[in-house]
Amino acid sequence: MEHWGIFTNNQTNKKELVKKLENNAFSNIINLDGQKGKLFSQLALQKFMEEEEKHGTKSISTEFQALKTMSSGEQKKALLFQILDQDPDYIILDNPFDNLDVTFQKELRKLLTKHADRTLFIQLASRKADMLSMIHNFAEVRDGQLDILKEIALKQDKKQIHLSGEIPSPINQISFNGNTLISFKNVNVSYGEKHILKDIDWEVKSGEFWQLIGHNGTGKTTILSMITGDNPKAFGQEIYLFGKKKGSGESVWDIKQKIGYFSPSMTDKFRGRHSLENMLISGLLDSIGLYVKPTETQKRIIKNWLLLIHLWEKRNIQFNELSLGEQRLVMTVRAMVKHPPLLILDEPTSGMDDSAARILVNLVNKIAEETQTAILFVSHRKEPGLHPKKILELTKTEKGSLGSIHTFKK
Ligand SMILES: Nc1ncnc2c1ncn2[C@@H]1O[C@H](COP(=O)(O)OP(=O)(O)OP(=O)(O)O)[C@@H](O)[C@H]1O
Repeated sequence: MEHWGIFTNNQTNKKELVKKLENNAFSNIINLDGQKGKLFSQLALQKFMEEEEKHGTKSISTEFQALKTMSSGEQKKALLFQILDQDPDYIILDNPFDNLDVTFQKELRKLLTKHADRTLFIQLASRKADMLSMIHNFAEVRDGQLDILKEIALKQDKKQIHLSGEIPSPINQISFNGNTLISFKNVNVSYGEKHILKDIDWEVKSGEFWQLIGHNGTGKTTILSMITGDNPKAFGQEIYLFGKKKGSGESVWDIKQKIGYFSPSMTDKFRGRHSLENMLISGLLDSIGLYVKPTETQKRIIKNWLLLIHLWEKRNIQFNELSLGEQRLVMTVRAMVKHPPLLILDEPTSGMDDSAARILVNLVNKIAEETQTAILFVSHRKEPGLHPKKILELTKTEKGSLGSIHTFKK
């Protein structure tokens, strides 16, 4: 089989690329005429979830669990097994390793190798290190066309990108009682007979830099939702946020204004026509659009942030015209502009190419070094160059995931 690897970057329009491949628009390079194909991607999962919701069907959901309640890794596994079961002629693998833990990444490589002599793979990859070993033909997307690559360097490019200057100071410091932002005491979560979290004891203090890791389905998102949202599982448990017991009458607003939060799915909220500068200014005002005239101080702060991330020149460009990497960088800055006591970044680098991920990691390290904001970075990848000082690792057991804490000395 002549498998193909296609390098995409953050400017690539994936939907269009997939459509063109399926319509055999690149038949001079990859001929898929008359072949039955399947798409293994986040886009495909989204479609299945919408269909299941609309028509009450169960194309991927099992009798035990609905697709939408599965963790992101579990959803990808379920889609993979459904696709392999149908034995298609070809599979388009769109960043197949995103959202998968290290163990399942290995399993996925093995599974695909087993199918490699009867199924054609077209892998779309934004990270060079991800390319499957059975792929020996490579192309990249340029101006909507495929260009064959004669040679590729499969090693990661280690070039450093420097951010210019210091993290801009906040207008006001957001205060709260004490020095402990999050405190979990003996927290347990179960869905019926299924145990998710077991006796979690955990404290996050001002200025600490944490990474939350754990295999797929160990409960990372569950923990986040107990901090940021109204997960009913949080009530009645010993969870303290910013010095107050969760469920003791604190307002959602009170908690939200102390947390800066970014997860890639949020980028969809900003479909409107906002300039980059206004989008960041609106972050200072807790609104999506900009409805009041900004002050000179607000403008100056945002200018400094934009200079720091090298996007000042693009300040008047619409947010949705930026590359995916630039959008993520801007959303991270937006979550941070007010210097909230706690900054939560939920898989911020998923789907990003190497160089864009590196800038984001540099920015996060810099925030950790120069500010009093505590950071909680959730990611499957050991992100090269990220320097958390503490890790909370969730490990699955029959009785639910246990948490262990690792501390790094400077
Ligand atoms: N409503 C529900 N009913 C049954 N199980 C649920 C429900 N909601 C979540 N779960 C289960 O809880 C477990 C933890 O899910 P969670 O999303 O917190 O994991 P995660 O560590 O974030 O995983 P991933 O790395 O795959 O994103 C999963 O096994 C998931 O299937």
